[in-house]
Amino acid sequence: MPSQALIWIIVAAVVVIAAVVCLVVWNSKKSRAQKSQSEESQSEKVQSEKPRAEKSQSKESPAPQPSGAQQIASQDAAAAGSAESAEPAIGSSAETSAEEPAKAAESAESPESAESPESQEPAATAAVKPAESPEGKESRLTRLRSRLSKSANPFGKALFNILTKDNLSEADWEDIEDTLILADVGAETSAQIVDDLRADARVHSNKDASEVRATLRRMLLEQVGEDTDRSLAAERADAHKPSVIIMVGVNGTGKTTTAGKLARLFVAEGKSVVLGAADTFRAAAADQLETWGSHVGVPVVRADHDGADPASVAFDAAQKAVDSQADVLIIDTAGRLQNKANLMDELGKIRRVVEKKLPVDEVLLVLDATTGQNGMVQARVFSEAIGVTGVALTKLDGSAKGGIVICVQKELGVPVKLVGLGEGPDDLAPFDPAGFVDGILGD
Ligand SMILES: Nc1nc2c(ncn2[C@@H]2O[C@H](COP(=O)(O)OP(=O)(O)OP(=O)(O)O)[C@@H](O)[C@H]2O)c(=O)[nH]1
Repeated sequence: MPSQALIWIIVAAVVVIAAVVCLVVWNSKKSRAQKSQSEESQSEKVQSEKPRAEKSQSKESPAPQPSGAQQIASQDAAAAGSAESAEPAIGSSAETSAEEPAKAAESAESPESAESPESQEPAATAAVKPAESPEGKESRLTRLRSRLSKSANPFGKALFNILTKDNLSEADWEDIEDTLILADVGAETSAQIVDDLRADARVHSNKDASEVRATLRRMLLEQVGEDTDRSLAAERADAHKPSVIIMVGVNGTGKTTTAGKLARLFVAEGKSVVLGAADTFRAAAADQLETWGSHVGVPVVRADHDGADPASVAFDAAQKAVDSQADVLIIDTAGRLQNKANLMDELGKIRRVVEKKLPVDEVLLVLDATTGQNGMVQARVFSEAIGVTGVALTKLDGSAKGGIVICVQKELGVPVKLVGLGEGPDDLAPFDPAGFVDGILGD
């Protein structure tokens, strides 16, 4: 059976060859697998070492602090930071730069933390401007007195020049009267002053300039009213708290400006003030008042829409003054009313509504000195509509008609309490008769 044996030998050889091939293939696969494993672990090692190198580089030279979108982008870096956190820090600045992205990522993730009061605090503090400290009363008076003497109010000086002539003719006396009328002293009062001067022996017999000046000064002081009580109700010892002042007058006379300046005057005296913007006719008036208030830390109550009821704003302002226990409430009003009946209605309503909360101590009529006798007509209308307790005479700096002080007091029977002598925030002063007369007589 040699052929059968041959077959068995061939089968055995094939089996052996197949086994050898299998062994070789398995061995090569195994070695390839081991190789790729080792390559993988090698690349992993390289990969893990790379950020570490980068990190350590960043610690040595701190990166600029991330902000906004950069902070959000830094979340990834922060998330990968847990393994690195175990690494020793290199200096405190490195610590900061390593920690900040994480903090930034935290704040970027959480809207609450982004808007937390703590994060807002520095901005809020930066926004609060220190309140201005307005000029005190004495310093204002000195400054305003000198301004008055330099201003265009020379009628006292003109009178003095005529009176010191050697022989006064009839024409001279007429000049004196004209000078007084042109200065808005008023016809009746001018005639009376001329009569008094003519009757004064010192003007005729004695031509000593200083004596003539003294006589003229005394006479003008008498007309202005040296001893008149010009204090504001809010300044009196028995003043209500809050003491209410309503500002009235024709538009453009300076009501809003004077309300703002007056608030400063009270703040300078250490008083707390609330301003009420009841001029709802002109929206910008409330903005204007708010600007005045913001400079000295005085709250302003205003309407939430244009054309609101002025009386309702006045009521809210009175409520605010009561709630905040303010010393003074100043209410600004509009002056644009077609007729006296409307004016009476509006001002009367403001007054009535405020009086539900507080007594009204003062109604200040704001008069523009440059309008002269025209202003007087309007003054009478306001006086009849609401009843005024005093006058704030504005723009005396631009007027050659200082005589209006004498005229307005005689016509309305109330004193000039305040004078405005410029557009500057502290260019408002209590009216001082001696300073005024010295100012108009010049040096
Ligand atoms: N030169 C000078 N200007 C003044 C004085 N007081 C006010 N003014 C100016 O007069 C202008 C009118 O002032 P406002 O306070 O707006 O007048 P208002 O009476 O409130 O006007 P309405 O709100 O329209 O009724 C502004 O330009 C002020 O700066 C002053 O004493 N001297």
